[in-house]
Amino acid sequence: ALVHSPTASLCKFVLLGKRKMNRGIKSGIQRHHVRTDRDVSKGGVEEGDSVIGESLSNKTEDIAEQQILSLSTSNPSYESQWPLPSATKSKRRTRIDLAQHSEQTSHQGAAEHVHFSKLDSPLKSSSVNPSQQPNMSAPTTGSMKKHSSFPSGGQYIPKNSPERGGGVQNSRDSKRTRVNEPFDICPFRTRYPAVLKPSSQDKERLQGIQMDYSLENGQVLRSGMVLLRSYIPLSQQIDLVMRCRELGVVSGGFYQPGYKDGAKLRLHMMCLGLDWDPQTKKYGKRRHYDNSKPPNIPPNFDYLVSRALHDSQTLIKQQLSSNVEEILPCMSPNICIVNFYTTNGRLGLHQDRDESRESLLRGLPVVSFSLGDSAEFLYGDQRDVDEAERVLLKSGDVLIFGGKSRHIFHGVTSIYPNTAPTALLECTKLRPGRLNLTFRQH
Ligand SMILES: O=C(O)CCC(=O)C(=O)O
Ligand SMILES: [Fe+2]
Repeated sequence: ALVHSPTASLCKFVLLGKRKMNRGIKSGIQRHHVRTDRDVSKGGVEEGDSVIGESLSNKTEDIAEQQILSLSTSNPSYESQWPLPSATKSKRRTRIDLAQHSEQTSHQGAAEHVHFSKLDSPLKSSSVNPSQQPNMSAPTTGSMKKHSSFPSGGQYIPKNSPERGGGVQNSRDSKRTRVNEPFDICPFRTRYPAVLKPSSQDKERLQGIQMDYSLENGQVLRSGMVLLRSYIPLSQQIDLVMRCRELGVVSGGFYQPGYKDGAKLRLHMMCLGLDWDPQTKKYGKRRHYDNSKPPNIPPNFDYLVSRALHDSQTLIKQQLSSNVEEILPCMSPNICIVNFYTTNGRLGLHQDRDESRESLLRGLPVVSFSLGDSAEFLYGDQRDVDEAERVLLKSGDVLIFGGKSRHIFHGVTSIYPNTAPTALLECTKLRPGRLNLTFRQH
């Protein structure tokens, strides 16, 4: 039945489209892209991807070298141009700090958007070697000992659960919550959409996968902040969801980040490239909870990022004649944080400021992909929900904030149920909710 449905024939283009898109790397966009060893290393990368990555690496080395040179001679007044807000000098407030603060003070507004429940472990108890967890600060509580009787990938929260209403879950409730299974964003999907030989009609559709983005759909929201609506074609959305599912469903994949006291954020998270520890707010080469290397960022994710940055710069150039690199610099991501919000997921207003000092000073952008259900996204200069601007982020939208907007406060106030594209759901069996990928250069 799958093969005959229109959605199914789209499903089978996912990988084909990806290959085609990777070939597109040879186009003009390349000059903005700096590849690193990470891109071409073997681990966690599909065979096809790594071959393409390797063939590209030589060509891009020169470009990388040029970029590094231009960086080292970059304007020394950058710091005064993009000063770090004074918070850095005292306590650094990041998304987690702010969420915690909101919860503790029960401040109206920000607090409304953050909900906590008991800490969940990203680890399968069976696969954990305690000697490999020197920094295991996140997965605390007794959850490691518990074994689930739920089928893999469940984690549905019953309607009458305290988790639905927000607030901190007590220990009795947590005993009822399944804790050790990796979180499956596509619990009813059993395998990757098949890649079949395309018919001639299919080939025509493949043309649609090429990224001829009409800049009319793009909007400069403020200096350095661009929204590219409907940027990611459906075939690529399917691919992104399936890859995230594949990477996140294994031991050490998606988990619910939290605090030492057992409270946790209202989303599931997975890191690619580098690990980000929500408790220490530090990036590391190994995951803080199991000491494993996080999976690489798949090269086609990378490609989408550089393409989106390139198109955003073109959009900015259409409106301004000044040096676009100063307004929205390019970057080559080495960290991708993947968040999954169930339909009651939230993220309080916060700044992203755990990247390196140089990255922050240069205003290297955060590039964010939205997939699945739509979300209300807030942003502004202060941590003030009432003052914040609001924008609806739909599946396939790309939001970029760099340059002068790199330090904006931002957050997700609500996820709108049943708003994901039907074809995406049919192909991927993505559970209700929203998948968000944010790319940064540490
Ligand atoms: O989900 C989003 O759109 C925002 C995610 C975010 O701000 C973050 O991961 O830091
Ligand atoms: Fe953020």
